[in-house]
Amino acid sequence: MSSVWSFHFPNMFLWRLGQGMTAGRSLCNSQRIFTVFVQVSVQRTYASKQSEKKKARAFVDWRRVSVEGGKGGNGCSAFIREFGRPFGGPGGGDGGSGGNIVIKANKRVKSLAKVKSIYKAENGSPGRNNSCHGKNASHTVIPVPVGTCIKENGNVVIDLERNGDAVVVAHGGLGGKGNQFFLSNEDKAPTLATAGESGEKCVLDLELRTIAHVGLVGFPNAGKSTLLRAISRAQPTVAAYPFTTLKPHVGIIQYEDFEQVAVADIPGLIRGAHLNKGLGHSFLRHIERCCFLLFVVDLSVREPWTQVDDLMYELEIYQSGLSSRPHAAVANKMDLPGTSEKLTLLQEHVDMPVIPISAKEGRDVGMVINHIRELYDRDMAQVANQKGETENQSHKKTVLLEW
Ligand SMILES: Nc1nc2c(ncn2[C@@H]2O[C@H](COP(=O)(O)OP(=O)(O)OP(=O)(O)O)[C@@H](O)[C@H]2O)c(=O)[nH]1
Ligand SMILES: [Mg+2]
Repeated sequence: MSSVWSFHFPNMFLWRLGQGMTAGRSLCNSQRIFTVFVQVSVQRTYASKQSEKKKARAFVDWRRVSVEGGKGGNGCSAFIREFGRPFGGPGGGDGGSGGNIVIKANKRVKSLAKVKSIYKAENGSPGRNNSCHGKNASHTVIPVPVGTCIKENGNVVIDLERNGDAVVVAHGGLGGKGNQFFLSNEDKAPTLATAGESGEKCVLDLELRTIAHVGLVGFPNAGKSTLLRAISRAQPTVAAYPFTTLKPHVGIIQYEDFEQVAVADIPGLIRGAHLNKGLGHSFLRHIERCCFLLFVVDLSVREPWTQVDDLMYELEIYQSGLSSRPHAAVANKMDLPGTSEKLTLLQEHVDMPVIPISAKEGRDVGMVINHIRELYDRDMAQVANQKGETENQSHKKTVLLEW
């Protein structure tokens, strides 16, 4: 606030000065534009300097929502009474349909913070006399981030994996029928009109799982955020205390052939994370979507290989098979003294490729980038193979059917 006041003062001052000047008006306007520009930039700087804690508070990755489709409008019971048509027959229109509730993935939405806990779609309008049908209600769209998984009673309903993916989670009720609908040879003057149906109702759990090819997994302070900063343009906060990162950050590695690989910096895990120790296991959810994992190990601790064992254990407890995704270890902080011996011991203890680097100095981070590309290409080739196989199989099936 103080910054805003300090920029107002010269503005006022110049305005007074401009009163007595011939060119006062134009000076004043340009000064005002300048002030607005400065205020905006001050606010922007303030926003970018927000603490990780505040950013994390605004980041919500789980929400329970109650959704209800709109009720259909009631049908109308009325008779046409016009000049020259005193008994014009039934003329009650149908009610309009209630609105649906739609959940849609939008790449501009970054968290579930703005998702409300209750949604009720609009009701359809009732039918009217003179055969007027009620208006259908418009649908209610809930924008969610790409990567949102929708669950009902613990079962996955749908995964919104791409921008624009949408699903109707609660249909609106149909409108009721007006009495003109019931006109028949047997009944020329029906008075019956039906009420609109109620909309569907359900309670859903929305879970956001970060979509990235690579997940940086490691103990707090291992240097995951420093590594992400070194290999991409992402700017997660780095500090010398544990649990600096409180929400996942995604950075993109740009390769020379324009291929892009997304890397996620996951908040630090510790032994017992599955028992809700540290930041708990809620962030393990974000690892589920990663195709391969990089275990970032701090070589400055006494027995760094225990970190790898603990991380593998936590992943396996959370979801069996998670620890057997393609992985490698990144031995960080190689610039510190006494780390070369620990690196040899680490290589002996673990059964995976180990890449020694110093993320802080940017030493050998290129090796990490290359290794990520290798894993990525291997994964792509595998996916292409699987696709080819399924296409072959479907071709075989069609051939069999023709035969
Ligand atoms: N000497 C040295 N220090 C490093 C290196 N990489 C990271 N650090 C330091 O280690 C500390 C923690 O780094 P971060 O990148 O915040 O660690 P993190 O794994 O993201 O930690 P959390 O967010 O708490 O999980 C910071 O003080 C870094 O400067 C390195 O290669 N060498
Ligand atoms: Mg961090």
